[in-house]
Amino acid sequence: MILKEIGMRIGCIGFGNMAQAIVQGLIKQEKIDPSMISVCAAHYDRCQQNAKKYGVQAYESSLEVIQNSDWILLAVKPYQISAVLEPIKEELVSKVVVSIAAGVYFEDYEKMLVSGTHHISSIPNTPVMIGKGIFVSESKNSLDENEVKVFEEVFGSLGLVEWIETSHLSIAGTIAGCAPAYTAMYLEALGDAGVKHGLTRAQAYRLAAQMIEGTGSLYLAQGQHPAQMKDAVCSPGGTTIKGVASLEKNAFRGIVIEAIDSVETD
Ligand SMILES: NC(=O)C1=CN([C@@H]2O[C@H](COP(=O)(O)OP(=O)(O)OC[C@H]3O[C@@H](n4cnc5c(N)ncnc54)[C@H](O)[C@@H]3O)[C@@H](O)[C@H]2O)C=CC1
Ligand SMILES: O=C(O)[C@@H]1CCC=N1
Repeated sequence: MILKEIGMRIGCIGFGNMAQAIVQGLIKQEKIDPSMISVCAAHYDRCQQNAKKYGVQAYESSLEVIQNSDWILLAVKPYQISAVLEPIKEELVSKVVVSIAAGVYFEDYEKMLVSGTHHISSIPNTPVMIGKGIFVSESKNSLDENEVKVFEEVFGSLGLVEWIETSHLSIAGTIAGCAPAYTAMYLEALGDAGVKHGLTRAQAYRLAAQMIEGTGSLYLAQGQHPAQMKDAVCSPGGTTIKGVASLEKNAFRGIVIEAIDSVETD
């Protein structure tokens, strides 16, 4: 389904890191023509500059974005949602609202939007920009059957659409949405280690990044238990097990779990 063919226009209220990642992904996957995307942000000048990069249309107000769109991507910070919606909620009744704000879910929108508005909460991650992302999507939503199909097809072109019960959205969103930052730190650390031992930085990052992608892909392809994947790399008396022992000594898995806990108990 190409949005151009069904005449679907997308509007972004907020055009920061995440909205740009999604727009970039949709254009790259040739799901939509840039001319069918409208955007607005807090600072019109900056928004215009960013819009130019993708060939999309920048507007000064969210009202203009809504008037020129069928589906609205709500992409401001979670604490701004309520103030942003209040003056425009009547205009959203005939649209489909897709929220990507972490921590703002179905019941919150039922209070903020006009009753009957079609809306869904979904937490994406930055790899959506290259079609390898995730949309952690709330099972409870008010889209009709056809809109759910469109949602899955359009956003599924940017990666995995994973349907999640409301009570587990937070932890799912943390693993999918926050952990790219932790994985980037791991990538950086492997890069530093490579440089320390004589690799160029570019080479070290390339090796580490391909290794991370390959390991994730191998899991998805085979579904082997991660411990088995680890064991398959550790030959008796070999080199890998020495690093495993060092990571265990420094509580590698414990600090990862603690990092996730610190987000979840915020
Ligand atoms: N960055 C990420 O990896 C992820 C972000 N999210 C969610 O995406 C949303 C946006 O996050 P980012 O793009 O990272 O933030 P950001 O700070 O890069 O972008 C926020 C955008 O909102 C705009 N904005 C602020 N006030 C506005 C207003 N009154 N009207 C219109 N636009 C306004 C800003 O100008 C900016 O373009 C957040 O709710 C966040 O929870 C969700 C998952 C991952
Ligand atoms: O931390 C943040 O602001 C966003 C929410 C989910 C991922 N990043």
